[in-house]
Amino acid sequence: MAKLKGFDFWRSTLKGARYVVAPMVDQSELAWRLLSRRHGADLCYTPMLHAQVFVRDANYRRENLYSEVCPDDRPLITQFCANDPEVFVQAALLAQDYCDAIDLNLGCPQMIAKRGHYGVFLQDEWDLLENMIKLANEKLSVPITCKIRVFPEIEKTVKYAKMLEKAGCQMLTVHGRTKDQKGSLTGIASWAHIKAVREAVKIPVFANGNIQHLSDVQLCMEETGVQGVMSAEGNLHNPALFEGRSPPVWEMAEEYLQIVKQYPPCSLSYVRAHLFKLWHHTLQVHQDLREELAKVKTLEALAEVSEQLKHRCQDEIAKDEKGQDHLTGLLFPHWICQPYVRPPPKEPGTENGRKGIEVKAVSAKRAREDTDCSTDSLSKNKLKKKARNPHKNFCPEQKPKYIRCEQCGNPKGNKCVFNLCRGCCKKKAFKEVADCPSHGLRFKTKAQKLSAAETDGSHVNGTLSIQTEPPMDNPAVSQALV
Ligand SMILES: Cc1cc2nc3c(=O)[nH]c(=O)nc-3n(C[C@H](O)[C@H](O)[C@H](O)COP(=O)(O)O)c2cc1C
Repeated sequence: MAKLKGFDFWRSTLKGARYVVAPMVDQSELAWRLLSRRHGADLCYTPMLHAQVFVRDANYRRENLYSEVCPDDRPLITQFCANDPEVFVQAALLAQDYCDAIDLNLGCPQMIAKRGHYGVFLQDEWDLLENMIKLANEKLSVPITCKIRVFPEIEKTVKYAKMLEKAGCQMLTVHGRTKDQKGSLTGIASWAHIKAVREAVKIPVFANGNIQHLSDVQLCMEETGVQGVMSAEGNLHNPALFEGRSPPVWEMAEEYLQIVKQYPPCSLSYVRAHLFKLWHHTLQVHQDLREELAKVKTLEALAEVSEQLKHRCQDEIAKDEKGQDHLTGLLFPHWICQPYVRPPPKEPGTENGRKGIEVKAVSAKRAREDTDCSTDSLSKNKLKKKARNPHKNFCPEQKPKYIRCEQCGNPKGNKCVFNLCRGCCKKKAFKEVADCPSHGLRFKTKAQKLSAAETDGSHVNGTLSIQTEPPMDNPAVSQALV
């Protein structure tokens, strides 16, 4: 069957999906997707997968995609980060039979994406993006889609979207925040940018950003004219968001834990992170259980903490407490699923006449985080790591500089004869029947030994012993043996 394009793909394969769960590293795993689908989500994305690792590592493919196949988990889009057309297409070819489309992540703004040269850091490399999408559109049996962040200028964002469409992108998700709107600077997403893109392209568009309640979905679709909306943080705090419900947290937690048990394996760290998000507001009141939730090491123990939280909430309800006493700004009692609204950086000039100081301080801290190594600029997580391991060095400049493998860019082996990492070296040494002592690879030596043994055998027996099975399935090795 011919590959469906644009609106035909959206209408037919995606069944006109309007409510979309975002790709989320460590959080949009199979169990969470199934929970979200049961509560109104029409379409889900896998977490972002690393194209190069996906091509190289069969375990990574199995753990992150192949073992999560489930008929109830469709339609599904697999997302990759990549910066090389060939690698991207190789990864996509290995994934396309397990999903309905392949998405290219052009929105990740994190330091890891900057270092790995992917996500939003490809936003200015239009020739490269054009090549990646063109090739994918040509070679894949499923459509290629993109998830982008906006530029500060609407006009440039529209040009960007049109470039991607022309290259063969069949559907766009527009996250209405710029590259710099992250962490405490996240702020509000611009629906004006999204609307302008929607009006300029002829492919379906999903809006992303500011979706916390079902009413936001309706408002966003009316204001921007998009085909659907995508939610990440709103969905993590209330997986029933698309049903327009705000259920008690324990209902969602129990259902999620039951799905986790039903569809093993699911990493304990994902489950823990989900429970932290679901119980976010309650954990501010019952802080002793926050520590417990962080500490326990089995699924049963996590479920037990969740159960204790439920009982504490039910005790409060029985005593007719309102559940908001300790917390400000909550719409409902803390045991009801509801959004977490990140406190915005203080507006310039609003407090003590310190015009712009707070915003500048946050920006300066972020800038320092990119370059500086002083502990006062470390994030909370890094400070915790530092407490556990005082000698850990977080400064990219002071970290030992690894020389990169000439083929894949991973750190190369210290004394590798080919200047490659172990994986690439092994392939090369195998192919060329060579040795690399630093990686402990001795294909040449082994081949020579076997060859010598053959020759000895012929002297001893007077006939050449027949090597029925070469030690490796490698023509070069077999050749070296005869
Ligand atoms: C825990 C988490 C993990 C995320 N991982 C990804 C990812 O793998 N790929 C991606 O494109 N965006 C990722 N994002 C960004 C979201 O998909 C989304 O674009 C962003 O959170 C804005 O949507 P929201 O306002 O609904 O949260 C992640 C966000 C969160 C909160």
